[in-house]
Amino acid sequence: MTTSALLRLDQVRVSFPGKGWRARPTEVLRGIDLAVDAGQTHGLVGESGSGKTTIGRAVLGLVPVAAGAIHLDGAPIHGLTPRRRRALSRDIQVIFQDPYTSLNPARPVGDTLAEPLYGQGQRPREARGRVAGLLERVGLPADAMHRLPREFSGGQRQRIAIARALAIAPRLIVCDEPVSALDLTTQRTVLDLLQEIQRDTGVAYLFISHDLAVVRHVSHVVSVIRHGEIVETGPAERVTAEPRHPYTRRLLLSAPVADPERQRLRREAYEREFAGERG
Ligand SMILES: Nc1ncnc2c1ncn2[C@@H]1O[C@H](COP(=O)(O)OP(=O)(O)OP(=O)(O)O)[C@@H](O)[C@H]1O
Repeated sequence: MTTSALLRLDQVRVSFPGKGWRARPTEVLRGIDLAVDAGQTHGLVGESGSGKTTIGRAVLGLVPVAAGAIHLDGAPIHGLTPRRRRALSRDIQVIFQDPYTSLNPARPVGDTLAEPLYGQGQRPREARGRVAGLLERVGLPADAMHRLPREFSGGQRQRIAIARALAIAPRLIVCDEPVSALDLTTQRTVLDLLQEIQRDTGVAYLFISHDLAVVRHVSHVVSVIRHGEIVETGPAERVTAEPRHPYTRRLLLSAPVADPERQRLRREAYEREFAGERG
């Protein structure tokens, strides 16, 4: 772990209240250390329920951190006031798993993409030009801005979600299972697009997935999480070719499948909260 990391988590702990009046809180993250370097992809892999999404939500300021610290470029980003958190959302964006529900179905794509630009004080003409440029960047025609999300395929919608995340040039994007809902060929093209964008813009990704094959494809560094603890971190090639921890070896053999119901609940929670933050 380098000291100059763009994003850094040190001994981060997160607990959720237990169910029932006598239940004890459950510790979901149990001392997470993790660093994402500028312009790099840090893949986070683990089975369903291991705590991957909770790490993403902690980075986005959506869950309270009970202990430890999260820094972006050396500045603490946990426990911020809502105003400072909104300022932070310019630097950190998120791409969700499900392209079918992460876009507002009633709004033309151009309006969705322009919203964060208006938030930055851009004028309509300027914002329209930027939206056309974003659409071109993700491989969609400029007239896509006039159409509704339902007129696009899953892969195209994920491109729109990527364009939205890029709109205000963030430094870090939390990608939470961004290709899990797509077929294999479309997965590949969307992953290639994310990598191209990284090469062009220097954006960093915290890339969350249950699928080690996907994580290996895009990541520079991989961390393996189990029961709220990182069991192994290292260069993607080393971790996947010569896993040191027995759990990583098991993950490589078992290729776990994400639970669709949990994925849906997680996505809804994210959208609710992050939309609130952005609004
Ligand atoms: N708001 C919450 N309240 C209570 N428990 C929660 C909450 N959010 C998550 N959990 C619990 O925290 C644990 C980790 O959940 P998390 O969603 O981070 O796992 P994950 O690795 O992303 O799994 P998946 O890939 O299935 O989404 C789970 O046991 C989950 O039930």
